[in-house]
Amino acid sequence: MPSRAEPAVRDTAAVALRGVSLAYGRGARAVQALSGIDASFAPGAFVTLVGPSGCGKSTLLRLVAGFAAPTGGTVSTGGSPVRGPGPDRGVVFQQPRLFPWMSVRGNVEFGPRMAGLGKAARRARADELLELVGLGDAAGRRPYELSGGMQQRAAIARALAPDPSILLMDEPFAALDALTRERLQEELRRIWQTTGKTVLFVTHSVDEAVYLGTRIVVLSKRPGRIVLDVPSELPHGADPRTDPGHQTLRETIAAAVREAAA
Ligand SMILES: Nc1ncnc2c1ncn2[C@@H]1O[C@H](COP(=O)(O)OP(=O)(O)OP(=O)(O)O)[C@@H](O)[C@H]1O
Repeated sequence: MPSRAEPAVRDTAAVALRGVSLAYGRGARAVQALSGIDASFAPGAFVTLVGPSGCGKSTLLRLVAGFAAPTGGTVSTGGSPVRGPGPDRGVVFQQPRLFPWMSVRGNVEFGPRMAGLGKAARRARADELLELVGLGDAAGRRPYELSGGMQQRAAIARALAPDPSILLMDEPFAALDALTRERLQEELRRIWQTTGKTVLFVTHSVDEAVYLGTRIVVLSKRPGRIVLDVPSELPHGADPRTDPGHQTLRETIAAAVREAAA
């Protein structure tokens, strides 16, 4: 008999977390990493996750990536429950993790190749992305011939290659020197504006969280809970590094992180 129930209303959030908790291990030795996380992020948002060390930022990202399953609650992307990694989500780690035996272009082509994209199409895609991340001239080089910042650009291009709608970034600039880091932050903002991806970005740095985020989420110390979740609206054309509203926001976030760590 056909169901008379109303069709389920599709969750239009890019990422939705409903009552999410995660414990590593079981019994007396279980480590409760996250507890009662509720949030949903709109398509195109740039969400920065900040909080004290060990509060579960990476764990949260791993749940959205599908590398781990929550022990409570649900995680969904684009209205569908996350059941594992998928091409709708690209991941960038702190270390670039490029294949050393492949050229930069080969690394970027890898995902599309696995997805069965033809040679000409995947090459065109790789070259377009390498241009986007400013590595147009380095396509034929091996990862070990690149600086750390260039390697991380290549990792971003590789993550974008399957055209995911969501980009998950786990402290991608933490291992870089200050100048390279600043440059890549600017580049990432430009890439985000150009591509319209939803970005979830984990960082230890309040400055980075405020500079990049259109929404800033602060987690408490373990078990991680959301203690602050604020939008960050920048007046058109303003520079977040000098905008007075952002200075105030930076102080608010820094205070929340200090309190969360106490
Ligand atoms: N595989 C694991 N087994 C047991 N405990 C784990 C495991 N992975 C992480 N943890 C613990 O879960 C908690 C959250 O870890 P997670 O790496 O998500 O935190 P984080 O906020 O990203 O930390 P950091 O800022 O230091 O990178 C920590 O207490 C950590 O020790």
